[in-house]
Amino acid sequence: MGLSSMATIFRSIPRAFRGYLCAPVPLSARKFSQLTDENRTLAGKVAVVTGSTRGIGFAIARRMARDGAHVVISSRKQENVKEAVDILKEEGLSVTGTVCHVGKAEDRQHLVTTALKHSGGIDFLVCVAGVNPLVGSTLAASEQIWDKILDVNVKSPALLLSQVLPHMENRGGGCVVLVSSAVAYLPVPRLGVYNTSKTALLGLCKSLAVELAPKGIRVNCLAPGIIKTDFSLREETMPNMLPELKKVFGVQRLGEPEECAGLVSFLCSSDGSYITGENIVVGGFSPKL
Ligand SMILES: NC(=O)C1=CN([C@@H]2O[C@H](COP(=O)(O)OP(=O)(O)OC[C@H]3O[C@@H](n4cnc5c(N)ncnc54)[C@H](OP(=O)(O)O)[C@@H]3O)[C@@H](O)[C@H]2O)C=CC1
Ligand SMILES: CC1=C(/C=C/C(C)=C/C=C/C(C)=C/C=O)C(C)(C)CCC1
Repeated sequence: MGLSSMATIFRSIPRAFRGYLCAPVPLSARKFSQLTDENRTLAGKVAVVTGSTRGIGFAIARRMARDGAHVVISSRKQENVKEAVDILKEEGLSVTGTVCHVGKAEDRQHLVTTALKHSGGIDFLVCVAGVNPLVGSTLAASEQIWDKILDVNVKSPALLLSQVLPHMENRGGGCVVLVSSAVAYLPVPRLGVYNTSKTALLGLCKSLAVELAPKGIRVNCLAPGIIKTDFSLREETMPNMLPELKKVFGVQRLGEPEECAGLVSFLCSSDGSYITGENIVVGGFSPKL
């Protein structure tokens, strides 16, 4: 079933029951809460989310909007931006969208300008966009591969944040969430360049947290385990590792994108107001002390 027809069905369900009915499994086996935050803990806030037209980014954008934020959706392809924005608007959520390839400086600037034009400020930045164009030997990786992975996964969150920073300062503070991976802690063979980029993000989170604490800006990092998305289900860029995870850690299933979203909303809310510099795994197992 297409996303648009799912949205049509969703709209036909009374608002009060939507949270229960949109879970794809019986209530007794529900894996995550899809309930809208009744207190709308992010009300009046503006969130910019990169890589948010599908997968983990889309789930985060939807959750933050349900929790009351105005959310600026973005990704590389205009048709994906339009589809995601249409779906969320049909759900009655406050969203706008624009194209932003996070590796391109002019796109990043355009994203910031769009957010300011539509919303007047930026409170939260969630950097989800990430790539893995290589499964293979780390030492056989070309310089082009290294540049692409490091540009998109590591440099772009820092560069985008530098463009957003003055606007967060104008608001008197803010919250940033980076998206790393469990592979940052547990290197997966043949994903060496990607593993390295995700480990770098843990350090980026720590450094930015201390650098920005005096400005009232908190920086935390989500490190997902294997989450069911196009990215993880594409065998040529992400081999199937569930059998290994099952054997070693007892992991019974892959995660759902929505299982990453509540944490991000929590970190950005006032409930997370004393949490910064944390790298948090959402993976059905814990690869770190
Ligand atoms: N799924 C998993 O198991 C795990 C994922 N992660 C991380 O989570 C993040 C999201 O992954 P996931 O949701 O699975 O991926 P998906 O492939 O499902 O979605 C990726 C999203 O990012 C956008 N995107 C891709 N490249 C860029 C770019 N250069 N600039 C801006 N947007 C981009 C895509 O849209 P478009 O094509 O229009 O650009 C799409 O909206 C990544 O950083 C990934 O490393 C971490 C651990 C596990
Ligand atoms: C258990 C186990 C492994 C762990 C696999 C993991 C932890 C995969 C995670 C992948 C993710 C999160 C990808 C997306 O970013 C290895 C290293 C294959 C070796 C054999 C045993």
